[in-house]
Amino acid sequence: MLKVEIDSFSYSEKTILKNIHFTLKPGEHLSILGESGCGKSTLLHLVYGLLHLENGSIYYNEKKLLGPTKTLIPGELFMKLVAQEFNIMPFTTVAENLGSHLSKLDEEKDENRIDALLEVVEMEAFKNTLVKNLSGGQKQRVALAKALANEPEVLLLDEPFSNIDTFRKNKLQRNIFSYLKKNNISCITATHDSDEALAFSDHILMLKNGTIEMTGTPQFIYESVSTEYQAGFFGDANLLPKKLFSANKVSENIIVFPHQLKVSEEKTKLEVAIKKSYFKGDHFLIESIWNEQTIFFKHHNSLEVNIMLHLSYSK
Ligand SMILES: Nc1ncnc2c1ncn2[C@@H]1O[C@H](COP(=O)(O)OP(=O)(O)OP(=O)(O)O)[C@@H](O)[C@H]1O
Repeated sequence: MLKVEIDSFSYSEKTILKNIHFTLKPGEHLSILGESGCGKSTLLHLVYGLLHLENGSIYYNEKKLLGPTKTLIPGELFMKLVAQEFNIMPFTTVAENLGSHLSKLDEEKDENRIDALLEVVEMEAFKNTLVKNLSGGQKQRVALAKALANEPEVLLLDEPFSNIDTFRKNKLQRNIFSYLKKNNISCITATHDSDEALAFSDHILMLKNGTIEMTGTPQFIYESVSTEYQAGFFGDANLLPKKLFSANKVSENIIVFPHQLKVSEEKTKLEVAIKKSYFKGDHFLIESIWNEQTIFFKHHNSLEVNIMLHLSYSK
């Protein structure tokens, strides 16, 4: 089990991370969800042992990790980090890159392993291509396969699918994350992609300015969203006064997702003017105005501009 206890971390004067404490069991997948610059990469670099953690400790199976000041080569052997700058060799082929991490004792076994890894990242056709001739997304896939080559116990992924097109992303995510589960490899992913975090992780840790904003299962996180920052990860959420939907005269606001608002035949307190309809494939996202505030809701067809409609809310 990995135990992370970061009390604080600063690059110079500025504190980047504060009170980040969590554990990760074998085979578990944790997503670190946060906006750009909130400290996700720094967190992964501390866990991997590239940065020295003065205030706090990191343990693996009860053993304290020493960090870069006490080890000759930074980075722990049982872990692999796939960073945003990929650690792959440009002037060698894809197969040679993967092979560089294998034992080289049994040629046939290594060859089979390379083929299996290329299948996971769908790069079979590029086995003998020089890495320098690959696209950014293809290089990212080779970096992922290379990290898996020598069977790490913990995998740290920094925005692992950032260069990969939507066309390929979903299948690749399914392949990678089911491979990790099958092989009981723990994983921490730094991402700002809430779809990925919701679909594939066991736990989400949401960061804001280097501190824990929320933590829990994907379902808990989604259902507990209560501020604009938290909602910002999950599409076009609306921040609305709670009293619009309840008899009580409470003053707080609630976050309402577009799918939670429906056109109502009956009068409600939320009467909106329609501004625009965006085609989203299986539905339309409707932009409307209430009280000078933009409100988004889902609807099965497009709506005429400037008509007035009442909306009801259901959780
Ligand atoms: N080597 C460094 N020296 C000083 N400050 C740094 C260094 N590396 C990062 N920072 C700062 O630390 C903060 C956190 O950076 P970090 O890269 O961890 O964020 P991130 O959440 O991973 O961002 P992104 O999603 O854009 O990759 C930022 O304000 C960044 O400017």
